[in-house]
Amino acid sequence: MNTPAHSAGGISGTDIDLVDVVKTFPGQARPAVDGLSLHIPAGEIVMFVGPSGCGKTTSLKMINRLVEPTSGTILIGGEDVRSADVDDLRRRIGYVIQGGSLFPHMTVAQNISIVPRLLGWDKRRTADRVVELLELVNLDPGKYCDRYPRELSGGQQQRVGVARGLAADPPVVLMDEPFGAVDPITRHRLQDELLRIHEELRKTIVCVTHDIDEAVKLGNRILIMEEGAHVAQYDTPEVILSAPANRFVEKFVGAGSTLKQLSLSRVDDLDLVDGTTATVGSPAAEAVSRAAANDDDTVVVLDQRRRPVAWLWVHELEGAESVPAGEPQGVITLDRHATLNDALDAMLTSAHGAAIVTGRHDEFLGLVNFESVTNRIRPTGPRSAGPGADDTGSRI
Ligand SMILES: Nc1ncnc2c1ncn2[C@@H]1O[C@H](COP(=O)(O)OP(=O)(O)OP(=O)(O)O)[C@@H](O)[C@H]1O
Repeated sequence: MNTPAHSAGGISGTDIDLVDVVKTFPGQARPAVDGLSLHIPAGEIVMFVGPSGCGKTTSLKMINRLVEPTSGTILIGGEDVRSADVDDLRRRIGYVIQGGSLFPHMTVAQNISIVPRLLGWDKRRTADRVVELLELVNLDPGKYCDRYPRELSGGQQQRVGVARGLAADPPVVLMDEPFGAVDPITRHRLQDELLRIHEELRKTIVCVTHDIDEAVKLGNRILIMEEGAHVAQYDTPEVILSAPANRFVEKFVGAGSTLKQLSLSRVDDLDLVDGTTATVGSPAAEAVSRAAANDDDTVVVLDQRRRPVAWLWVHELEGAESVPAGEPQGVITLDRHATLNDALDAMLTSAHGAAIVTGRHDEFLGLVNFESVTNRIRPTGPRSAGPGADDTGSRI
């Protein structure tokens, strides 16, 4: 449980250690951070949560020296951050903040290239990196490279912010409320994408959030802070939800902690329902008869690359010649990294009482329905001890 939670690829992140770190701002009677000691293992996502003003952002900003500690030591990969040149240090640490904080007068490509340019990369290498990163964050490079931030949605701006934070392939990425400025559906999508990116790159990510659900979903470990950045509990989401260390944590985690355990299981852990699918343009009658044979009353319409483009009732296909394409962006899908909480949300807003699950490159994987979720949360055998019983290693 204490090992990094990923099997794919090697760890590219490094350990971070804070040793008795104190920050007292000028004119403040009490330290904002009062002796924080913490080990952040390489390749993990560690979430900082706690009430407003407890010292989360100050703690984060001391790691890349945006705030200088009053005393104590911070080591990254064993190296004391004070011994590094501060500009050089910041180039080696990705930094992503709310809304992406893109420069409005620069295009997407220029925004992403800032650090590579500072590092003296040549044009070709920088341009290739921009394309690679835009693909990583699911934005079509051909479409978005030359756009300005004002021509992007909030979620797209945030994706570019993540791409920019990863540009120079830093071992450590710091994030401060990265998804705070977007609507809940986009937020879930961005969280899923971050988990996928982390699975691929295995950076060390330290992320501040106000949202305990986000912490449970993303974190390999969660640090719950009290005022002065005092550690109330630092452990895996499973332990924090099932064995809160004290009243403060209990209160912070909230009364719905049994429901929150739904955030510990992934759609990936469920047995998906196949559902009936049909490719755009194929004969409608054939799709209708396959649906009848499967006893399905809906058909998921896929494009040539097996991405869902519509979800039709069988009666909508009856009498049609060929399977129609849907409205672009018309279907709401769930990524396989989504939690059971996200799945319930999606199902409750779907007219079909189920949700479409997609994997890499948005390819169709199957459907989840209420039965698949309840089967998971009502364990039947001794091995299925319910959500939260898995170790962190199976979550991502
Ligand atoms: N530059 C500064 N000068 C003086 N005091 C500061 C400064 N930055 C932060 N503080 C104080 O330090 C304490 C911790 O602030 P910090 O921003 O780290 O908290 P936080 O937990 O991130 O809060 P929030 O969740 O509201 O963003 C607060 O009392 C804040 O007022």
